[in-house]
Amino acid sequence: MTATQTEPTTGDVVLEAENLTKHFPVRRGLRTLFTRDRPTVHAVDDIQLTLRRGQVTALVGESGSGKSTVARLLAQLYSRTSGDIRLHGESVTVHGGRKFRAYCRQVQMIFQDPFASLNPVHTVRYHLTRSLRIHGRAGNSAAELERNLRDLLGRVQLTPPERYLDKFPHELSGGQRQRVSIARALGADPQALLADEPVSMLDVSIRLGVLNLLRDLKERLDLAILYITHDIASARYFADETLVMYAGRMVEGGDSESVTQRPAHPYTRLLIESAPDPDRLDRVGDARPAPDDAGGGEPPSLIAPPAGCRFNPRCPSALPKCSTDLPPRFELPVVDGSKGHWAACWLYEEGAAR
Ligand SMILES: Nc1ncnc2c1ncn2[C@@H]1O[C@H](COP(=O)(O)OP(=O)(O)OP(=O)(O)O)[C@@H](O)[C@H]1O
Repeated sequence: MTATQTEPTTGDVVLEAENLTKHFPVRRGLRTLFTRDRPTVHAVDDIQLTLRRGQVTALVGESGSGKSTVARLLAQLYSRTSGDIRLHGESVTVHGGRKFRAYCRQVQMIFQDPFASLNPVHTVRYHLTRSLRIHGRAGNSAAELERNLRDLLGRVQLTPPERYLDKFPHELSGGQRQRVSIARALGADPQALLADEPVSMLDVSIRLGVLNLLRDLKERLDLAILYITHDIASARYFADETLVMYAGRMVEGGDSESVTQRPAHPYTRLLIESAPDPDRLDRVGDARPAPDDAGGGEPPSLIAPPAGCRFNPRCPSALPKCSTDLPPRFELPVVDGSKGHWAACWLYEEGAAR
């Protein structure tokens, strides 16, 4: 940050995506070998997203809907096909090197599997020291480094720090490993955290503790958090805003209470019907059969996605135009103080019979 900039405050926009699109080329099969068209997986299309300080935004959808691709695009781990990513209002495109490190200092990612993301031959001290050094926060002396390491472990509630500093990943529980991964991300002193299913590989009993930790960090450090999950019940509990993705597109968004309690899009309704009871917080993040296993049909091929609304072949309320015209976002009326609730569904076009 330069001296002329003011200190950011809660609600300030950190990271934005506009019309973010990612198509992965696929290898040609025999049938397409001699044609001009190169088949592509339409993994993510036209995503709009805003992450603000002190706010959790949940990105919810079933497996293969494009959630991880969005996170990887925002983390600059994938190049985008089109669209824009802005950090503090400035467009960013980085391809490794110093610019990438500068970006990572502000935008850090936490992965689903803490065991795979920590090197088994190195201790907690090594992982955290490396993060502090890479991001220029190790201090000027051994004593300062030690203080910073203890401070990081304290932030993720691994106390007393001396109990954990010299442990190897296999000597820790899954929850402790994920806390170390979070501490490593905090070593950069980021403003945004991209958490890709951060609790889905943990035991049900410790998921809530890790989500509470993330919520506490959001409040204490004023972090902007993107929380990726297939579990919409945990989004109600944990996120301020919830966005729902289906087959690479966003279909609904708004404040979490409205999206989870008054879902408007037929896909969100299906997702909620197959989700655990949101009032049973001890089961937060629990895996239930995905909607496609729950008798709701199959998600479409992303190589040749359906025209119009991508959910139309499975939709119980589909109108004729749903299979031809892509629905725009329709703002929904304010109910019980709902904020920014919208659905990309023709049912909400003025005059449509619902
Ligand atoms: N590197 C790649 N090359 C080709 N296709 C890819 C690649 N990465 C992802 N995809 C495809 O893009 C689509 C979206 O994948 P993505 O992993 O983003 O979904 P997801 O919602 O995060 O799923 P999950 O919850 O299972 O991780 C899928 O159809 C996937 O097969």
